[in-house]
Amino acid sequence: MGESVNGPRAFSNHYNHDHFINHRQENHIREILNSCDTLAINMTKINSSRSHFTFRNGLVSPRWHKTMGFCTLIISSFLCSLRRFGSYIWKKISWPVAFFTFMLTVFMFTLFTDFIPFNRIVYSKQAQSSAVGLLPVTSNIQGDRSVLHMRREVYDSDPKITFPLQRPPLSAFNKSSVNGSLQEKAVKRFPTCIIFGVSKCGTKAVIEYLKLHPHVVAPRSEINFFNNETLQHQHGLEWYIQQMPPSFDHQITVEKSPDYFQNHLCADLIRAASPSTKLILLLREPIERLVSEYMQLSEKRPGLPEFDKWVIGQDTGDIDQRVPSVMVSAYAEHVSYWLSVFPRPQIHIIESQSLRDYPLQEMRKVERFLNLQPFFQPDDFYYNSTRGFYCMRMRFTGKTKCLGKSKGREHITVSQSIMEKLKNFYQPYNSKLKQILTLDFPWL
Ligand SMILES: Nc1ncnc2c1ncn2[C@@H]1O[C@H](COP(=O)(O)OS(=O)(=O)O)[C@@H](OP(=O)(O)O)[C@H]1O
Repeated sequence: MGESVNGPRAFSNHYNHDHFINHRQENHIREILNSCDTLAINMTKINSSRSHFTFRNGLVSPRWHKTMGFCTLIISSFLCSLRRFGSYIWKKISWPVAFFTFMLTVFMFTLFTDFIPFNRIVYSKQAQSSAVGLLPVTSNIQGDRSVLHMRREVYDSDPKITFPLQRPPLSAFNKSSVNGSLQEKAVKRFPTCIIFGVSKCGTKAVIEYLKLHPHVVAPRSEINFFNNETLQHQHGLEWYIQQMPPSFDHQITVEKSPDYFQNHLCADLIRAASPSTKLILLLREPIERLVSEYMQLSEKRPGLPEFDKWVIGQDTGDIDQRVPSVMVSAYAEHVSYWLSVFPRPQIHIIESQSLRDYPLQEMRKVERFLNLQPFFQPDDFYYNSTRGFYCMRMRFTGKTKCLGKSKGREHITVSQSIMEKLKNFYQPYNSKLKQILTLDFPWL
């Protein structure tokens, strides 16, 4: 967790609103901010305020600098457009000069936007009453214009909602380093962890929950690279890495492509690309998973046969093993292959229903598996009774987020006879799975 908030480098100066009406004090504030590791913030709303600092993701920037940058950008764009529409003065200036002016302004804008990174953001809703010092900065909390107050000593009084952040090196936000060498920058990396399956078991929930953690970055959608030969041959591994969002050294990249699970070659390809890749696997009661996949397919393909006809081979009258979705739920077949490629400790397994019922506990286990700083707290999740599962609450903004409508579809009722056939079909696979994993899920 790093140093104590009340340690020598915590923000400890006393300020109030009036001090900051005067912009000349800003340099002084910036000096203080630069010299401290911890920024304590009170989230209490205040109706009107002057906005001197913007705050996001552990960074604080003097707001008026940014505004100035924007202004110059707008003015130069205006001048360039004058040139475009034939103003007398600008007619005398060549396009390269106009372009150069524009680029110079863009460059100046980047200079003005100098962020101050913080090691730890201490975040509290109850801080105001005991606030030692206040420094107004703005943020959109719960869609409203609100004020963040920087102060110290919040941590001890309200540790439950403390938000620890690792201080990214200052160099990461500058153009040149002190010793003149190249600086650490956010770069795109091969994932530290891949959620490789199983589809319809809650993989989206896990990656969305993980993205709440400030030390995790993940691409917006599934990449499906290792199960796509065309992508591999045409673009190669470099392309795959390019699909990842940039990350700093203190962050990890996580990718989710649940269809890797039943494509055994993916295991070998991932191992060849990076043998230390950590893997997360979600498993759900096999028939429930199958029905969930059926619901998704029937929405996408209107001509899909009824469930009974879909799972039963018309020629045999038995469960049709030629239906790929049926065999995806035969987990043991696939798990045994992945375990022949990766050592067991490198694969973390989550039981789907447990994730649904106890997201906090499951995400804390994931955190430990990925060696992440403890972050998840009860307030990060809330039960949405309409959706039937837990949704997320963003700690910085207070905004809530649920998974899309494709999650939580109503399932069809499977007839008794088909249910029996499916249970008998999956029973040997489940027994084998229990043996391989030495785990005991309720449905094993
Ligand atoms: N914690 C939590 N939150 C939300 N949803 C949860 C959760 N755990 C499991 N599920 C159920 O997982 C089903 C979707 O799984 P995936 O996200 O893996 O689907 S996909 O493969 O990405 O399409 C989807 O199942 P169905 O509702 O039966 O379709 C979700 O309801």
